[in-house]
Amino acid sequence: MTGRFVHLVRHGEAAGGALTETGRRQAAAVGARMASLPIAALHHGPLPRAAETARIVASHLPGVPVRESEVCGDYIPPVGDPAALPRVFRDFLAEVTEEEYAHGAALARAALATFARPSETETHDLIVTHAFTVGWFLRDALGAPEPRWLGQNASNCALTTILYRPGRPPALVAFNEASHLVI
Ligand SMILES: O=C(O)[C@@H](CO)OP(=O)(O)O
Repeated sequence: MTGRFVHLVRHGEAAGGALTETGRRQAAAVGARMASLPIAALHHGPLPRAAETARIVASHLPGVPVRESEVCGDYIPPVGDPAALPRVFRDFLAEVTEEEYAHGAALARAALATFARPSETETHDLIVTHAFTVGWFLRDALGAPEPRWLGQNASNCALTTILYRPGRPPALVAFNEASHLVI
């Protein structure tokens, strides 16, 4: 099928910033799953839990370029008016500063500008990232209001795939798909 497939993977289970043994196994499992696809490049966020997951995934993808990118990192995507959010999210975001909102919104929009683009040919981009970023791509693909990334919690090393084709809205191929983690 033609189009750009964007495969989003939340990093493996982590504790104290680094992957746990389970997290490393999860990363290996999703790496093995992606090995059958013609991945153009593996992009990952700069934090150690994403970078370590990406290193393990990359070991299953010989020849695939690996690129660290801030837009694939962990940040607060746009929430609209924070005061209008449900109480549970207002409380969760209570400590977020104006600067953090602005920085996160810029990165979130840059992430979509970079990856959420149709392709005339079959292309596969793999992004190792964080829960909020997966939720942000999901809410964009569904045309949901900006704050709807909140609460869409992908599991560690589960796979979310979105297909971008010319002249069509994005198609959600998979969300939080984890069959590769069942061992
Ligand atoms: O801190 C969190 O809850 C999420 C936010 O994206 O990050 P992570 O996927 O790193 O757990």
